[in-house]
Amino acid sequence: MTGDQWGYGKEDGPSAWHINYPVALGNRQSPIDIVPDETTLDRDLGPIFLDYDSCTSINISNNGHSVVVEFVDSDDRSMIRGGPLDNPYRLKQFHFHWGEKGHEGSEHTVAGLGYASELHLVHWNAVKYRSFTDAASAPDGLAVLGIFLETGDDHRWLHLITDVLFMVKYKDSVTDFKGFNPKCLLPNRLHYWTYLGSLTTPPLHESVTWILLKEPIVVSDKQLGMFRMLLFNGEEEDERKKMENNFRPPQPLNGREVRSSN
Ligand SMILES: CC#CCOc1ccc(CNS(N)(=O)=O)cc1
Ligand SMILES: [Zn+2]
Repeated sequence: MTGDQWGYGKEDGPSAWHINYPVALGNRQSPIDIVPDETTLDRDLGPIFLDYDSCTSINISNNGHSVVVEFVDSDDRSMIRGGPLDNPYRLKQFHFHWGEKGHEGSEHTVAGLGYASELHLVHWNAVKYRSFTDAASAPDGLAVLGIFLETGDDHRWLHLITDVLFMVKYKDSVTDFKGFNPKCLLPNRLHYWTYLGSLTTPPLHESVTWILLKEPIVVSDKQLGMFRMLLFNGEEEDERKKMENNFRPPQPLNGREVRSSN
């Protein structure tokens, strides 16, 4: 298993990542199980602000691990600020993690329970660091906003993404995706939990301030099923591996504090 040859299977999955990425055994790894009764209500935690500009989305792609929407990150048009963050952070990309059936698929769990999926909006600290890559290996370099997805009615805007998934069925496929504002994927209330953790995929850098919204968004089984038509493999490969269960299980808390906004 070298370079980007990690996955979610038996041989190359989360339990083997530590071989090429020893930080997998570090003390601030993500995701974690959030136990609401054991979180600390911090009245000094202010609200988060999401100022996204629909002109910054670029494309949507299949990177062999998830489906990713990339954004222009050469300016401050799409930002997250406030909450636990000392600086505003620039939106770089968002992607999803999901399962094969409704009760699991998220990465973070709440009191031991998983959601069907989890959306991650990845931002980097462009005040302190010159590039995403530099920020990604710094302890205060990244801020990832996590949003849980539960199944129920159709989500009125998710079809903008599911309608184009057929264009990125195979690993390394990419297509234009302009004019999309991820604000349409937010729940009504922005109450959150926050803690210091890591990327949940290799390189697993311990550089993430996690901000997890308490309120899930609702999407239909049918919409979520569209994600499962994606494949882990490239078009040229013989084996067809459905992209599903692309989530890392919860990691040791190691005494970390999880704070609650309210
Ligand atoms: C350094 C580096 C790099 C590659 O960039 C990323 C971006 C997002 C992710 C996904 N991590 S997660 N699931 O914690 O948001 C991993 C690597
Ligand atoms: Zn993620």
